Amino acid sequence: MGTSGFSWKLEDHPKLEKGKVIALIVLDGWGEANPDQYNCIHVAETPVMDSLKTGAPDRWRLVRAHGKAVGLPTEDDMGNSEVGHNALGAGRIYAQGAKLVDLALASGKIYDGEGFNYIKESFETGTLHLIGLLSDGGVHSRLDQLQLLMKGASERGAKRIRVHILTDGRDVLDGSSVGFVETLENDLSKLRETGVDAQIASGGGRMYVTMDRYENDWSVVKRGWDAQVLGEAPYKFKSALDAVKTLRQDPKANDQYLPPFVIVGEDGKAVGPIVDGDAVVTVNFRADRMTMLAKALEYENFDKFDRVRFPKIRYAGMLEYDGELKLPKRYLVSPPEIERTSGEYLTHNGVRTFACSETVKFGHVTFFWNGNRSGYFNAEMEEYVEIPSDSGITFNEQPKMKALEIAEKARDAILSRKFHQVRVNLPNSDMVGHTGDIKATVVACKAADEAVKMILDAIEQVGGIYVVTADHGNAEDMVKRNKKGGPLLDKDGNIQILTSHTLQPVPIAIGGPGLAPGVRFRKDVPEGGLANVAATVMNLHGFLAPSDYETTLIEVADN
Ligand SMILES: O=C(O)[C@@H](CO)OP(=O)(O)O
Ligand SMILES: [Mn+2]
Ligand SMILES: [Mn+2]
Repeated sequence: MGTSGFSWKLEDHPKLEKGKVIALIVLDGWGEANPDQYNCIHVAETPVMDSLKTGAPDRWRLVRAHGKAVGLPTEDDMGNSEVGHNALGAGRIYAQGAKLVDLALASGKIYDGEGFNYIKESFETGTLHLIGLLSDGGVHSRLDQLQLLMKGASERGAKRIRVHILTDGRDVLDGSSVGFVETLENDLSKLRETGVDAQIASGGGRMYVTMDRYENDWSVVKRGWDAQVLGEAPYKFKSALDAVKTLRQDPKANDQYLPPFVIVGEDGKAVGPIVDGDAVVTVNFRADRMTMLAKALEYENFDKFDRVRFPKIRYAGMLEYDGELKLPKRYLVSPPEIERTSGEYLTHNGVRTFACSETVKFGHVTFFWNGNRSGYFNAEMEEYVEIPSDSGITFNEQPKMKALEIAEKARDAILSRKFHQVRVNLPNSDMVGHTGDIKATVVACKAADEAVKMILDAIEQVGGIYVVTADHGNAEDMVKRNKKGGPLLDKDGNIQILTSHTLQPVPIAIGGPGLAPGVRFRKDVPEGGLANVAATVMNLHGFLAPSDYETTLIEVADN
């Protein structure tokens, strides 16, 4: 499209009216799978979601939420919130973080870029620190990318490398940290054979060390800082393998929450604190759980915790984590440029929007939804409300989370009639699903269903429309499966709990008294995915989507 003729004005939908109140509900981590005892959505009492499925077959369907449908490298990549909400809001499929990094590494372009050339200046006299999630989950980072980067950097002059690992257990099986550390140790020892001084320097579980998000709990980042930068932690080990194995012996231990540790040498001193003159790369491609650390590493003025020491380093992110804040200033791979999102269009076309979730998912319905952009498009047309999440607990302790509070805010926004779109994310099925606690996840799914009910009741009162969907699967499958689909057992005969997202499709349901008769899902978009939702919602607001958007899922039958 030429920029000269560009206009934000959307064409009118030939059949659908403007001005309806639309509730747009995203159930986080709510996929569709065979009903069995490990499908918490099936086990839970979810009368509202059930009735949407069975009550109006023309107005309920499944959409794809993983792999290529959301811009990920392969069909084996499970969906996640970032790519899911990007697709929902942008209405088009963008090559996403993981894929962009793959391409840059494969072509070698990553090493020609400004970011790499900047950190390279430290290689002669300083250490290269690589900080990130250690797994092949592919949601925030990938082991193979770390391996390629270590190799590439050492071939280009890095003489001293320190890796600061964050164990996963959330996007991969709990307990898999041991294997990943073994693999990494093996790579590092090969690098040492080539004369590079390469070691793991520190570690900790991702949910307890470093990878907090949306400023929920800065103490998480501080624990990481102390280990990575200051070389201080409650646990000291000679080797990372020893660390992970020993810390996992605590019966309550799991990979997501391992306490911070540092690796020390024979002299008892930390082998890899970050000091003046060093280079640092945060190797996660995904933004939400790296932004806080990026701020701590980059901001001169910083008051979130006492950094004690603020080393003068050359720092780059794997990607840019926040385009609006320009954070970090340097990065190895350029982010997808997501422009002209549905939110921006609708704002230009008079659609007033309210968006709400609790802290852990607030950025999902705002920042990710809006193409990785912070803030309002037009503060007079939009209101975003964040409900503080519980902090310092794992969510199986409070599986209802803030679902009710989110629903109340949405209800009030709907009844106020001030907004045309009321958009929420209900986090329960995802956040509790990640804990692997099946009982609690059942409670979580029920709570989300009750929240949906409250919002649909409000839509009923104002004669509005609802769109209920999800961003990817999670709670609908809580076990690792064998090829036949049965649960996989570990060597002690226990089922292997699946804490991660899944490859399952997600439901989308439309309805409400404001929905014009005759509106139904088309039959000719069988491969429809999350990116088709934006055009659908634009139609329901009375507009046609821009021509380069993925096609709408609905049609209006004449009757
Ligand atoms: O918690 C997270 O960071 C991811 C899983 O790694 O979940 P989601 O994509 O649903 O935010
Ligand atoms: Mn999600
Ligand atoms: Mn999740």
